[in-house]
Amino acid sequence: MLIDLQVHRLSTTSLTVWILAMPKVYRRRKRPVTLVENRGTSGTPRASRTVIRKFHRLLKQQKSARGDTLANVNREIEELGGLERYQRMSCIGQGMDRGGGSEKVLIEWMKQMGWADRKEKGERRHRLLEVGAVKPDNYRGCTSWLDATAIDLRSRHPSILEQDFLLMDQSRHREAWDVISLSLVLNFVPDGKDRGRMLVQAHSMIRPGGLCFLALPLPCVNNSRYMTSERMGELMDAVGFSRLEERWRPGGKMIYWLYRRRPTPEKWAGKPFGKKEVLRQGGSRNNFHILLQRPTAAASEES
Ligand SMILES: C[S@@+](CC[C@H](N)C(=O)[O-])C[C@H]1O[C@@H](n2cnc3c(N)ncnc32)[C@H](O)[C@@H]1O
Repeated sequence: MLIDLQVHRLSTTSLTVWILAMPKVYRRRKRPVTLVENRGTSGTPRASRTVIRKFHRLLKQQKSARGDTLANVNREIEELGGLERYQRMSCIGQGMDRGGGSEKVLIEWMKQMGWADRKEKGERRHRLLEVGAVKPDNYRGCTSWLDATAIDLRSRHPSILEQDFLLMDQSRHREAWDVISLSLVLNFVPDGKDRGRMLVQAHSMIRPGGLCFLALPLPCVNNSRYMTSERMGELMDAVGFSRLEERWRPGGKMIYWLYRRRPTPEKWAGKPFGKKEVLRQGGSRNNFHILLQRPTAAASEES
């Protein structure tokens, strides 16, 4: 099995700090999620968006908070219902807001590329790593040509492995995956450098010619001070990915991309993506950004 089973090692991420502060929530027995969530009165898409936004704001505050402020932020997260409630709200958003999950878009693109024809040709199935899986069965209709592994920081189902993507063993997973999906995960991660690290790590774990699927809330790109679709393309290019597809619609909520991994990153060192750069002026912008750190000489040689 490709996944590290020493899952959930201690992480330096802020989320782990919070998890350690909330042992009861984390140790609760896992119950398989049913496909139809019990939405109750607060389970409307609008209510789910409010919880999700508040959760993201708290995660961001948690990153820099210390002492009493940190305790207050942790308490607020706990009162909000923690990661468990966030994931429940995400499921509602996935079902109601978007007419289904992002996996539909990825499946459609993979089929267009002929990936579903493998069975007839007798080749092995494509290996997909789905990072940030709140449902266990997103790819159940594709098992004849797709071997999907689902991971999340907090597993909601026995078939979702509890694993921090950023802590996966890079030497074991180097070029091990045909496709990695990061759907609504980059925007969950509160730190721009960690977002960049996720992309660099995905690059090293995807085989040459393999695919990286990204999905973000549209405002991360069309209303951010620091991010545009063009900038996302430049960043991905610097990491070593070429854009194959982009999908969004005016007034829509999501943007989706499909990238192909090139054999080696090109001209990384010259790109100035280590600092935030204002790309849009105006007071009502959000601050979504991604920062790339120049890899060490050793890491460059490896990739
Ligand atoms: C908004 S949900 C996304 C759910 C689903 N992928 C979708 O598109 O609707 C974000 C999920 O990403 C998970 N996540 C965030 N950072 C992660 C990491 N470093 N490793 C694994 N999962 C992570 C969170 O725990 C959360 O369940």
